[in-house]
Order: sequence, then C-alpha cells, then structure tokens
Amino acid sequence: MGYGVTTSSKTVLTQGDIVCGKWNKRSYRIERLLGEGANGKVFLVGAGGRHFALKFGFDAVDLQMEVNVLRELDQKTGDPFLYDADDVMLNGMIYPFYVMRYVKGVPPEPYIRSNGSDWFYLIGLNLLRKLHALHHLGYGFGDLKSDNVLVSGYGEVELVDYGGVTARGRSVRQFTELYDCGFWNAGDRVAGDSYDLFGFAVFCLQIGGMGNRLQEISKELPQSRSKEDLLKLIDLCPKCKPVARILKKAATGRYRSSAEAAAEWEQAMNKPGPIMDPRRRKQSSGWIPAAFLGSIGLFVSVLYMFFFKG
Ligand SMILES: Nc1ncnc2c1ncn2[C@@H]1O[C@H](COP(=O)(O)OP(=O)(O)OP(=O)(O)O)[C@@H](O)[C@H]1O
Repeated sequence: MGYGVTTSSKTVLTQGDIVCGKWNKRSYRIERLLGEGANGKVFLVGAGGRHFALKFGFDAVDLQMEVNVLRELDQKTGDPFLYDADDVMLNGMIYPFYVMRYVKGVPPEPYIRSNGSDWFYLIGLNLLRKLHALHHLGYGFGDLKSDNVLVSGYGEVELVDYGGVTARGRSVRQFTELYDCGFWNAGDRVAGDSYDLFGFAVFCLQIGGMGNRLQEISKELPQSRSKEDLLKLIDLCPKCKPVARILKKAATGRYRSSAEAAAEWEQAMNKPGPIMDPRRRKQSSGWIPAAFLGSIGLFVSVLYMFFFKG
C-alpha cells in the first residue's frame, strides 16, 4: 500500500490506504487528514459505506486513557461515540488507533467568517449546553479551545478531542495554556464546571475577535498575567458586550454550575433589543417580504372588487 511510515508522529497515510485492525479485523479506507494536534492525527475514513474519524495517538498510554473515557461516556449516555479501538501493523511497527463518530463541521472562526458574527451568541449558548451535558455526567472537558469545537448547520456545536476529559474534582491532565486558568494565575487545574467556564470565557474572546490581543498578553511575564487582563479584554470586545457580565463571572469562577451560565446566556439572548439569535432573524426577515406581498395581494383584490364588481 506504500504507507511510507516512519514514526508514529510522522505517519504518512494517503487517500486509499487501508488500515486493518489486528484484533477486531475491521478495515478502514483513508480518505483524508481531518486534523493533527500535539497528541495525534485524525483521519476521515470510510467503512461499510459510512464515514468515521480514526485517531492515531503519538503516545499509546494517552490514547488508551482517551479510549477508556470514551467507553465510560458511551455507557453513561447510551449514544455511542467510540466505534472501535485496535492496533495496526504498518511497516513492521504496531500503532494503536481508535475509531469514533465523524463530526461534520468547521471550527467557530471560519464558521463565523462565512456566516456572520451574529452566530457568536448561538455558538456560545450551544457550547455551554454541551459542557453542561458533560458536567452533568460527572466530568470536566479540560482542553477547551476553538480547535476542539466544530460548528455545523444552524450553529450546532460538537466537542471533539476527549483526551482532556477528566472526572470532576480530579486534576486536569490535558489543557492548552491560553485557555487554562492556571496559566492566567486565576485558579486551580481542577476538572469541572469552573475550570471549563474559565476556558469558555477565553474561547468567547478568541472567537469574538480578540485573538491577537490574547496572544500579545499571553507572552507577558507569567507573574504579570492575571484574570484582570481578561476582564479588560472583555470590556474591549464589542461582540462580548451583551454577555460581558456572564463572561466576567465565568472568568472569575463565580458560577456554581455551567447550567447557571447557560440559563443566563439564554436570558441575555432573549432580551428585547438587537436580535442575537440569527435563526430568529432569518425567520423574522422571512416575515417582512411575506407580509409585504400579502398586503399587495389584498390591495389588488380590493381594487378588482371596486372597479369590476361595482
Ligand atoms: N470525531 C471527529 N470528527 C471530525 N474531526 C475531528 C474529530 N476528532 C478530531 N477531529 C479533528 O482533528 C483535530 C485534531 O484532533 P485531536 O484534537 O483529537 O488531536 P490532539 O492531538 O489531541 O489535539 P490537541 O493537540 O489539540 O490536543 C481536531 O482539532 C479536529 O479538527
């Protein structure tokens, strides 16, 4: 098949290559690379006429922990995400991999660039709901960042990369500095609602257009970084304005639960004023031409009755 494999971190698999599991004997046809991070490579694969995402991990132990978490979650939700976990022999070397549901979608920033910045609010709400579902099961997500959020359709949100998922109350084991409260001297790395809500506040700044400012501040000396920097950025972020109070509460650990944050976010979206839900805008903008056409129709029929029917 011409895999050209060197090391696990440099695995070269190209379209049409077949990955056949050593133990479960299931075969997957590589279609394309979906993404690559510090811990692994994820490919879009086909099997039995369906699409899946197949992840090779760079570290077998980390990958196994990820598989264990996904198994636990699948048992608790009854909605399987994990499809298979196996090893494959490529060029005489064994590589562990697992296969999961393929999540369609794009990261929030390109989604917002193509569909408009008003989707910011619905993406925020849907992400809070996703986080709450995970917290409710007794886990923290851990490695929240815009790369691990995929958006599709009408602002529907899915989380990917369950490598950082940890039982609530335990130490967070995988995180990305920019989104980590420890990095900002703003709290402990303990898995759960507060930790993820802090990451959520940074996520909103990132997708709200403050990415460059965040990067600049993050390069300052560790001792001079603080949550105050984030609070200032929230004030400077025009898109964050209608939800600034919620983001500040999230950045300062003042929520008891993500459910509370989601409820407040939803209330902010439903407040009279500028419509923050682009789905409603779509519906309401559909009403205006319909009402206009309706009134023209009525006017023409009145004229007809007046002139022709006497
Ligand atoms: N189930 C999936 N469906 C679609 N795309 C996926 C899926 N899982 C991962 N991806 C894509 O692959 C990318 C890398 O995957 P993943 O985040 O699991 O790797 P990682 O090495 O753990 O990354 P990181 O360094 O960010 O922790 C993701 O950002 C996403 O774009």
